[in-house]
Amino acid sequence: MIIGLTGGIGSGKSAAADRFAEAHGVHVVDADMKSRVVVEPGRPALARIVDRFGDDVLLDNGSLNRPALREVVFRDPTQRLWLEELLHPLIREEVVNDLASAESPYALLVSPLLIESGQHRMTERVIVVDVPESIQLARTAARDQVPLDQVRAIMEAQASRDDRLRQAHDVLVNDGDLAALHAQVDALHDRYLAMLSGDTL
Ligand SMILES: CC(C)(COP(=O)(O)OP(=O)(O)OC[C@H]1O[C@@H](n2cnc3c(N)ncnc32)[C@H](O)[C@@H]1O)[C@@H](O)C(=O)NCCC(=O)NCCS
Ligand SMILES: Nc1ncnc2c1ncn2[C@@H]1O[C@H](COP(=O)(O)OP(=O)(O)OP(=O)(O)O)[C@@H](O)[C@H]1O
Repeated sequence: MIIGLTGGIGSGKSAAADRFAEAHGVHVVDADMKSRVVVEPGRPALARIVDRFGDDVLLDNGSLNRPALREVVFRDPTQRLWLEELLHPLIREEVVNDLASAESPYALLVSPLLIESGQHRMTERVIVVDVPESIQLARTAARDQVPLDQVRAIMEAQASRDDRLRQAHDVLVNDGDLAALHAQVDALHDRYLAMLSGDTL
């Protein structure tokens, strides 16, 4: 069974996924991490990005300058769509290969764009990590040291809170402390194991 886990920027997807992995041994595949692999130096996608945006999106060591590209693509939706068209099929391939190696009773596909990019069709259930937008903004700005306007622009490029919740089979409400999030993850994990063993929920 593959379970999708999504939520807006800074909602707590990684915090929830870490709990599934560390406390319960669940195999986690993270689309954001795959998005780094597909643009590593030497990969054709990095050359395509440099052709389009110039050397300004490269660091001195030849790797992608991610903050510079982030600044460009979240200012201009045309550039973002170009980047997504280039990277999403490559990310998907990495995700599929990694999921195929999962050995835990179920695997988790963590993706900020699970619904927007159609990746949820690979999954049997969808978990949404839900927080009010004010918390998303505050936690992301504190974590990434980026201007609130840029976080807002990223949020606008993502599904709305309501659209996401409409796709949810399960919701993790992450407006409290980490212990509260962990308790919800632990309860969901128990439910999934019960589902897999054929018990009714
Ligand atoms: C623009 C890039 C280089 C910025 O890199 P950076 O290291 O600063 O951010 P990172 O990749 O860790 O993403 C941080 C968060 O931004 C949001 N985000 C990233 N890409 C997108 C996007 N295309 N649309 C909406 N939100 C996005 C997500 O919430 C993500 O968790 C990078 O995000 C990227 O390559 N994006 C395009 C690929 C993509 O769509 N990835 C996300 C889903 S797989
Ligand atoms: N319940 C919580 N209490 C306090 N801080 C939290 C909580 N949950 C997450 N955080 C913090 O908020 C920030 C965002 O969380 P996290 O990185 O897990 O979000 P994310 O959804 O994976 O973000 P992104 O979409 O950007 O990858 C992190 O600094 C994390 O440590």
